[in-house]
Amino acid sequence: NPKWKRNEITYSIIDYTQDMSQADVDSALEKAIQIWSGPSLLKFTRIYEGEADIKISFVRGDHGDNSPFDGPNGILAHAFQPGQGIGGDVHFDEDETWTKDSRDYNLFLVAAHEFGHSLGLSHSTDPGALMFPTYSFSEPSTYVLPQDDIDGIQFLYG
Ligand SMILES: CC(C)C[C@H](C(=O)NO)C(=O)N[C@@H](CC(=O)O)C(=O)NCc1ccccc1
Ligand SMILES: [Ca+2]
Ligand SMILES: [Zn+2]
Ligand SMILES: [Zn+2]
Repeated sequence: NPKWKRNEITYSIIDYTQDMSQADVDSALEKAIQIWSGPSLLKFTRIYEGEADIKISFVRGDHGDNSPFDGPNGILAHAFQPGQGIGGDVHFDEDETWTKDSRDYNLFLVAAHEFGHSLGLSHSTDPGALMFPTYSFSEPSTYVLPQDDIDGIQFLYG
């Protein structure tokens, strides 16, 4: 799997969903990315201008990267593996309802999964892993990164 060549990674939020307040989106995304810095040497910094490594946006349908979204449900988001340009970027399907609670779909949880891809992780076969292919709700306030994901990120950046 490709990985970032440095441990300082930048991210920027290009646009927002209407489903949540900007403050709630900011904190869900910040919490989701910081969960990966705990067990690794990675440092994440949000930047407000210039070219970030991980550019985050909310888009729907065909949005110009040959991976069109599919309306409500189904595909919720996708992320590109580490690299230049679109590498590392995260796109959320704007046709979903994004929430900060247990209603489908919790932005923090989906973002945490997507950032795993942005850092170079693939899907896991461990049903308890964050990188398992399908979404399931866990309470964000008490969420801790599962061991399988800790192993994965430490293998890449430990
Ligand atoms: C083939 C890819 C593009 C499917 C896509 C995904 O894995 N993105 O990272 C996705 O949206 N998967 C759905 C599940 C599906 O389409 O079958 C999902 O729930 N992804 C978000 C997720 C997965 C596990 C934990 C938390 C969030
Ligand atoms: Ca969708
Ligand atoms: Zn896309
Ligand atoms: Zn995924």
